[in-house]
Amino acid sequence: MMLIRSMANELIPFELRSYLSTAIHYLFTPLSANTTLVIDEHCGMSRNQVYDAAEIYLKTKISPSTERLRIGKTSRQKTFSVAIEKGEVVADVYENIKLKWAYVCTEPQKTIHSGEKRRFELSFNKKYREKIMDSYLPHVLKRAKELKDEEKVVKLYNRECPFNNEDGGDHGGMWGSINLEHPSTFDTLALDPELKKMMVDDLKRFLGRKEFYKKVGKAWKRGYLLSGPPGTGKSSLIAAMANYLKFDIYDLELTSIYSNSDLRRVLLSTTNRSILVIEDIDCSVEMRDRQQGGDQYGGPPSSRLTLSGLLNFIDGLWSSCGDERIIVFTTNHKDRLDSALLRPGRMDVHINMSYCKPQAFSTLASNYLDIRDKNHDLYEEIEGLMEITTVTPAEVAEELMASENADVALEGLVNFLKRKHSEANQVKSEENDKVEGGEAKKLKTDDEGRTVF
Ligand SMILES: Nc1ncnc2c1ncn2[C@@H]1O[C@H](COP(=O)(O)OP(=O)(O)OP(=O)(O)O)[C@@H](O)[C@H]1O
Ligand SMILES: [Mg+2]
Repeated sequence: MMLIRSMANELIPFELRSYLSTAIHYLFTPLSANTTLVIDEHCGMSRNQVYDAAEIYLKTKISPSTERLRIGKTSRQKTFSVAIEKGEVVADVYENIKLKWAYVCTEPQKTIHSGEKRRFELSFNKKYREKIMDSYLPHVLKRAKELKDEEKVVKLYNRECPFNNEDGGDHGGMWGSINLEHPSTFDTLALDPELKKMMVDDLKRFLGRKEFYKKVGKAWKRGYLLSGPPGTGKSSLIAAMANYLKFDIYDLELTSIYSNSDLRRVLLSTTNRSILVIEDIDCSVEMRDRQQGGDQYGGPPSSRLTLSGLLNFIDGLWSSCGDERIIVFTTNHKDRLDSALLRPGRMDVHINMSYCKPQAFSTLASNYLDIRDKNHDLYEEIEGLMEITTVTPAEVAEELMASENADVALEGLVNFLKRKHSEANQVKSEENDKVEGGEAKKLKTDDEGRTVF
């Protein structure tokens, strides 16, 4: 026997022997009905998106029978994060197809300087291979993205925040960040319901139009101009937009930008899916005028910043490297703005934030005092007073916060509105007196109390 084997070894070359033994093994092993997809953590040097998505997706598939789980929590997280442990198997069902996910880790080999190798193995009946590749895996990627968005902590980036970002990215060393803790949402925002709906629809449409922007060759961005007196909710609306979209906010102080190259650097260090906010642009215009007066940052005219120049610049930059960008300008004085900025097509949406009217009040009453359906004796009187008084939502909110007792708070609000109304009337009559005693004798007030010429 030994002799035959050694003769065979001598007569049959090694390659052929190896081939024969594999073929014999294949022939005598029963064929598996399953296909297994191996999903490694990395594709070459980059991370494997399918692996990352599977890791998130499988958290929702953990069942009571899963034996070992990994638990963690960082200081930023509000809840525990739970993930499956190596060696565990998790079942899933997709359109009646049974699937099995296994999380496999292999220890690093001592001779090779590499870390633990991790992968998922997805097994299912062979006949569903096409369906799994064409529709189940895209479904896993999509669900994972949704779950990630839900968990995402919205950040506020400001160039004055410390640069030690918690997410580890330094964003070009330009922006520091804190978590956006602003609780404002479209539900809590006191705004005309139609305007609110228009805003939400507009944002939804914007998000869904990737292909459209590509087709027409425009940067995937949208510009909003919010105007209104202080305390009418411009900043609250921006926070509501960020919370709704789960987009980070970059708060840009134009006064801290001294040249186009500075601006380019700052803008290039912002990320996609974000809102760039430039508040109080009427004040920024003053800054520009000061520069033209020749202060230390004036420089040659070509390097000076103008608002429309800034917009052109952003358009150019974002058409080449920006996606899902929103830019918001705010102003207390729309009448003072550069006309180039107000031209149709410059900013996509103009929103005038107005004083608090009865419909907006109902949101505040529900938020602050849990009063719904006008369910309070003083409600009608307040609505009447609001129609004839200019009061901001911020002022109303402050009155409503004065007491947890709805009777006390609303009583306070009624007194406040009456006071405001009579003060306004007094100012108006003083103005009239002044004018009548002076040169402009034609000044009158109309039926609604407005001053007319
Ligand atoms: N429309 C609103 N709905 C709900 N709350 C509001 C609204 N407007 C103002 N508030 C309340 O008033 C506070 C101040 O409002 P906000 O900072 O949004 O005003 P603003 O228009 O940005 O003012 P400014 O022009 O001074 O920046 C908010 O924190 C919020 O509590
Ligand atoms: Mg503001």
